Amino acid sequence: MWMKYLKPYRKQAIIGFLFKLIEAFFELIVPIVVADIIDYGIAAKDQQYILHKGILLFILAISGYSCALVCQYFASKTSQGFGTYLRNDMFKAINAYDYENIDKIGIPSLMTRITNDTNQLQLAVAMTIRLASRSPFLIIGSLIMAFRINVSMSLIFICAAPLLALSIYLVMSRSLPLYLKIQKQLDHVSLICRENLAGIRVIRAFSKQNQEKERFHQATQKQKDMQMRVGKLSALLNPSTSVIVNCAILMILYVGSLKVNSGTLLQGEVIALINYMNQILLSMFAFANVIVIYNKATACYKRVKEVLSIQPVIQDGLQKMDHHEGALVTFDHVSFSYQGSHALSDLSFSIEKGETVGIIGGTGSGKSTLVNLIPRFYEASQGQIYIKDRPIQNYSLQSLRQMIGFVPQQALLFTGTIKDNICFGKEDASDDEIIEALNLAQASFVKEWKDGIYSHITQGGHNLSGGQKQRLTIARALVRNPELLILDDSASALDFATDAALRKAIASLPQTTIIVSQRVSAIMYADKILVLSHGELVGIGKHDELLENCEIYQQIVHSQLSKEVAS
Ligand SMILES: Nc1ncnc2c1ncn2[C@@H]1O[C@H](COP(=O)(O)OP(=O)(O)OP(=O)(O)O)[C@@H](O)[C@H]1O
Repeated sequence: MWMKYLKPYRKQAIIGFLFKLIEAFFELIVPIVVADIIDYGIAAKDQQYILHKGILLFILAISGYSCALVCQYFASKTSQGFGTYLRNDMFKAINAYDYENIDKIGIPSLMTRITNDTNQLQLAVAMTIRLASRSPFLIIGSLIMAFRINVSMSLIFICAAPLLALSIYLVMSRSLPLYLKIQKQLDHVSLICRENLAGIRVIRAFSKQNQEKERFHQATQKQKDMQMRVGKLSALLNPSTSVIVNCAILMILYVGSLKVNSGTLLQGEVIALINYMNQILLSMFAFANVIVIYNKATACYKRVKEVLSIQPVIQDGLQKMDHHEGALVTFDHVSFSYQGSHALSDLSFSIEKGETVGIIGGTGSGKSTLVNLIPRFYEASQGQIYIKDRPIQNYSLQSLRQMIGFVPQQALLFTGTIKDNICFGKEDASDDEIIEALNLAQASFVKEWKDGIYSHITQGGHNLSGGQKQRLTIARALVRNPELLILDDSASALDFATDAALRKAIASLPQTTIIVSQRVSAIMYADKILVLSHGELVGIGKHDELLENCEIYQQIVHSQLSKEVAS
């Protein structure tokens, strides 16, 4: 998977990688030049030699710095490009999800995956270019340089390097699992944060601020404790590696001084060996850092991969919607379950073109589930749905959804103007068409506003009342003049007078309409009423017929309407 997203940036990645190696190469030369200054320049008091070597050091520093900058530039280009490509692909994949896929992972988790997890992978790519090759190169290079300076002195390196690696490994192997736990805990903290911000009104309405503060405090406290544990473990790293490095330096000084006295080693070479020892230590630290980043990235990689690998259950058809007389929607022994949890059983009915159909039933009886099957938000588990006498799967999703004006239960609007939101239903809707849809949806309140249809809607439509939001979502569906209008309990926040006016306006339209409602008054004049109870169709017919022969309908009616209205 990685390679697909890195492929367009292969050149940049290789350039960054090579420049980092060149920089590391310059770094390896520096101790040798310093050694030469001490052994030949200072020893012989040759100022010219010192100046030349000084200039060489300066050039090495500038070149190293330039190489680091070039590497940084290309590493950023690669990692940012990789991240953008990956995020776009994830966004595309999520957009193709059906409702079942979204239910499976959950929206908060999808958000963390597309933001935090991709950032972590982006960081891993940048670090691979910047550090993954540099550190081993410097460690091996320093060992070779020590070997070149003096074979017997390099034995000190050969003993010290594995000890250093071992102490880093011991600390890392204990702290790495904690890093992963911290990552998970961070997810939990952001989940609480998100829930609190989204539900701030509910929390205040129920005076739950103190409980929520406590919940947040507990989550952050747990995270702090884990961070402290990792901190304590990491704190062990410095003393242990310092002891090893300083012992090695002492050995270099002791054995080196003996060799200097016997004339087999120069003073500058001793300094170079000490520098190489320090370089090994720093490179090992950097490498350990890369391993931490890799481990975090591995966890994120799995989560990102899952998002990309999920295949929508609902497959697109090819057929376009055409003109057809007769039944518009037919349910033939349709059943549906949410991941094993049964919601609808064996529904059979049909809706003729131009009919107004009401769906009523208690809470959780399956009304929304039923209407969600028509635009194929979910796929029926058993049975077959026909649209215009053809299996629903034959139609392209675009064509199927284009013929439906769907008003969901939850009135959701987007940031932008009222016009932007209404045009969601029909991209090229003119101002007149928008105003007509608003009038039909009883949303003429917009006309009284200073900016009319250009009035701004804040995020989530928070500057509107529940009823206003509902009417705008109805207008959004009406503007496309759909063949089938589905209103899923979408007038629940309207007062009775507005609700009645809305029903009257919708009844005057020629299209087929499905009205889901808990209110009998909203559906009693429908051509056909479907009564649901526990996912079963327990009654079908007109208001009067159902009053005669459907016990559940009778109960609903008697619990809501006065005797005069019901009879
Ligand atoms: N996304 C989902 N995942 C799992 N179960 C679900 C999901 N949506 C609904 N259900 C379950 O399916 C059943 C039918 O729910 P549905 O929303 O269709 O009922 P409803 O009649 O529209 O209810 P209401 O009038 O309260 O909106 C309920 O038991 C509900 O818990």
